[in-house]
Amino acid sequence: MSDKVYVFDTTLRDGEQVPGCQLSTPEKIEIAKELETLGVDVIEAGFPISSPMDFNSVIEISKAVNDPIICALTRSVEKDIDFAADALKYAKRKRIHTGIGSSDYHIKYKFKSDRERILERAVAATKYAKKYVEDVEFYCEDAGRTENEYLARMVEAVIAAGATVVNIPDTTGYCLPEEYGEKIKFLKENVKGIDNAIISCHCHNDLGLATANTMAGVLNGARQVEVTINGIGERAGNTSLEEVAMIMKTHKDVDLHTNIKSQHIYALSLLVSKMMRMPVQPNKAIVGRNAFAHSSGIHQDGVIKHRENYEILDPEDVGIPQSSIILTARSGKAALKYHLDRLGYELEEARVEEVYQEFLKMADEKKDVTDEDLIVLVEGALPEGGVKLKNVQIICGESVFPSATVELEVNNELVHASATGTGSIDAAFRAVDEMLGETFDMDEFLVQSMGNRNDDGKVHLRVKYQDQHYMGFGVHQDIIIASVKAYVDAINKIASVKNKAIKVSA
Ligand SMILES: CC(=O)SCCNC(=O)CCNC(=O)[C@H](O)C(C)(C)COP(=O)(O)OP(=O)(O)OC[C@H]1O[C@@H](n2cnc3c(N)ncnc32)[C@H](O)[C@@H]1OP(=O)(O)O
Ligand SMILES: CC(C)C(=O)C(=O)O
Ligand SMILES: [Mg+2]
Repeated sequence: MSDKVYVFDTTLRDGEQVPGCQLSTPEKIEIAKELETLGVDVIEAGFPISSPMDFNSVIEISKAVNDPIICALTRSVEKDIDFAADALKYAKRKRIHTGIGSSDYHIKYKFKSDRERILERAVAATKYAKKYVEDVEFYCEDAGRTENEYLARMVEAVIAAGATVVNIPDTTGYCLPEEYGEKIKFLKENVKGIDNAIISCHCHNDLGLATANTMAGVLNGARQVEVTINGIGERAGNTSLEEVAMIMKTHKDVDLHTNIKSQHIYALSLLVSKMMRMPVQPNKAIVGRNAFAHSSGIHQDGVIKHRENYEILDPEDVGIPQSSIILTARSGKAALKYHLDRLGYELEEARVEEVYQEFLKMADEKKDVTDEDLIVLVEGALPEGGVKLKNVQIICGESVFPSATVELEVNNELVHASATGTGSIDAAFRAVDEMLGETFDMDEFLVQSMGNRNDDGKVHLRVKYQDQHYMGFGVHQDIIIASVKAYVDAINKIASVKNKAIKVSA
């Protein structure tokens, strides 16, 4: 039987320390419930003394969640611990997470103190928290830069004072994996009573090593990982939950497991990204837009023949319906045929070759080739139902109603409509909706500038239609036009995939 590694999720505490990502109490409750469904063992719900809203969030999460332990963070300060205990009063299972800086940087420059006095404060805080709850986790902040002998003394002292979990944070993301792993091993081998507590890894990603360090920690005896969804957190972020969970699931050889029900990962990643208004980078492991997208011919051919040629994970295992084959100028005929087949075209080899040559010219110019483009390549024109964007005119400013006039070509007929909205993009989308007589729900919208102010802007968005998602992509120097292009692109995909004739509204 493999060893269980406890998953301590701190999306709602360390994750929420990201500027601009603060959540309301109802939003936190929604995420907490999804974390429970995902199977995390501990939810760090907040830092109750920090603000009345955070205090209230911990109370409400405690009421809303049943299985996971609810944890509240404090400094080694009695008042913080009083607040935490009060906020946790409704939790079915509760933990106070207290601690203090242990590195000489923190001791000297933050606390203007010395090692012995800090050790006394650590023990006193642990004992004080123990008066309220049985389960006390102690963090040795900046343990990554703390000398191992002193760290071991602190860990031993807080375990003797009753700590049930000892957290060894690499607060500044400084350690190398080998160094962090050695640190955990050192504690395992040198701390009296270490087996009375669980060692926890809390690693930051300043050098991109958070996941590697966390894994080095568990491989050397730690049995709790402190993680966030999408790896969000202070500065460069924390270790991401999805990465460590999938590493342990994929590498059976490490003989470790978590209780994470991985099929829920993607939905929660989207929820957190949306609520925190924090887009996930496209190449993010496990949950990024491109994590299961193949865009070059050799890879595409390999994946079409046998998915495992280029994928070590099954996308369904993390809740992503399937891998995708993206048509670009680096695609080969296997990828082109795959999409032609999906769209229902059965072409002779010679015709495929012709379409392929035309496709390459288009892909060199357009970067991404859509279903709509393929239909034009094969048929010579858009069939009934296709929409082309012809023109966009915007009025915006401080004291005007944002309004847009959009001209479309629908079934070879030019039509236009005007609308107002909460902003120029919303106004333009409403104008499109008005012409087509339908509103398309959008649940993702990402604008990227390519570099400097003169460059093209790229827009990726996602529209939900009859329980399916359709991606739209647009590129233009003006981001409003890029957005409308992306919207129209998604609508055309719905038309081609659903065989839905798009008509001008009467
Ligand atoms: C690594 C981490 O992520 S730690 C968690 C980070 N999260 C947060 O800081 C969010 C919540 N924090 C807050 O709301 C506020 O900082 C509070 C309520 C905790 C404190 O607010 P203030 O009393 O105004 O203090 P302020 O934030 O200016 O400074 C922090 C104080 O805490 C002290 N402190 C910092 N960490 C600890 C600790 N673990 N134990 C004891 N004291 C600590 C600092 O030395 C400083 O006190 P000093 O001015 O006497 O030296
Ligand atoms: C409060 C502690 C656990 C922390 O977030 C850190 O040290 O990074
Ligand atoms: Mg942290």
